Amino acid sequence: MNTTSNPIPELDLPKRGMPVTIITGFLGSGKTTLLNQILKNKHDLKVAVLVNEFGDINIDSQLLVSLDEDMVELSNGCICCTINDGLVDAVYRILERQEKIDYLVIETTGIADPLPIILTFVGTELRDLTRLDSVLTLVDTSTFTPDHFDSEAALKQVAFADIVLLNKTDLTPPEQIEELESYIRTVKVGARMLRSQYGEVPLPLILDVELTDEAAYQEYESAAEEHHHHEHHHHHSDHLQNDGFISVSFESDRPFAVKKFETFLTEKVSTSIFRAKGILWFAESEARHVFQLSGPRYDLNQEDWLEPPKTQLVLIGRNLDPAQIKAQLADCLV
Ligand SMILES: Nc1nc2c(ncn2[C@@H]2O[C@H](COP(=O)(O)OP(=O)(O)OP(=O)(O)O)[C@@H](O)[C@H]2O)c(=O)[nH]1
Repeated sequence: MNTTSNPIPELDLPKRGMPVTIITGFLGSGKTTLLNQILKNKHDLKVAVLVNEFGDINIDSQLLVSLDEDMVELSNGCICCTINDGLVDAVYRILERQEKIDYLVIETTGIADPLPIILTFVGTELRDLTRLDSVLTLVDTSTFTPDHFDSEAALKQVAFADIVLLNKTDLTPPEQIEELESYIRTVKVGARMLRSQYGEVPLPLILDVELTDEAAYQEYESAAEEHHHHEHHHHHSDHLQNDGFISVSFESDRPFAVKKFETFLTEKVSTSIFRAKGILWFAESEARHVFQLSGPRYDLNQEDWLEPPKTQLVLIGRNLDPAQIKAQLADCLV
């Protein structure tokens, strides 16, 4: 008799829950660019996407390659402190769709602390419906340094990463990338390290990789709950106050004068503007201009308008004077 045989026959159970990847990374590191790579290369995989933006206007959702019903958009604000309930509801909406969704990818804002989002998946009823596959953190190799932008969130994004994607390697000398990689290994031991340009990376290296140790987070969750037993499931993070970033949104149904906007960029944009993005309409041009500013660089790409032209811009930084910036931008209008 074989005494070692298992009395319970092995069951061919499906993998538990819908796999979820959380894409995080500091402002302008390349999250939306990576998401577009995923959407372009996903083949037949039904991928639902949750995008959260820091700003009153949704620019990211307009820059994604797929705007079909696969896309679910979250309300604005910071995912990690304002939308825990919104996040759970959005995931339910995806789970309840008629058509089966194979995979969920979440793009957080650039200043999100990933922990509350992770705990929402492993510490609420979502635990039984989803499987947190991995937390992927993009790092802009051309701007990231060990002072992590004086941002607690930027450091936590790396510290909770299962995968670190060292992005924008086209802008960074190899020695600097090596140094950065060594530093990141001290912040997060054992993370999978990959390098990319424009988020180009083979999808099997980043999706369905089963790298998140959910059990470790569940222990974390129980410890936190014991500590805060009076608080009801509220994974609060005070990074907004700590990091001091604010966003200024500007919208108009009139176009900018190109010269005036150029002057705004060269003379008025202070170094405190860390990130800006927008869909711009210029009086002198028929084209829709996608404007991207990240750290010291900006670019403008021309496309065709598929909707009536308008001007939409979000600027993010520290110590900004919103009234002054809005007045300066209003002066650029024709
Ligand atoms: N040169 C270079 N530019 C890149 C690369 N990846 C992304 N970019 C550019 O960097 C800018 C910011 O990229 P996004 O993908 O919008 O960054 P993000 O992390 O989604 O930005 P936020 O959501 O605002 O935090 C865009 O102009 C991209 O085209 C890269 O590998 N090399």
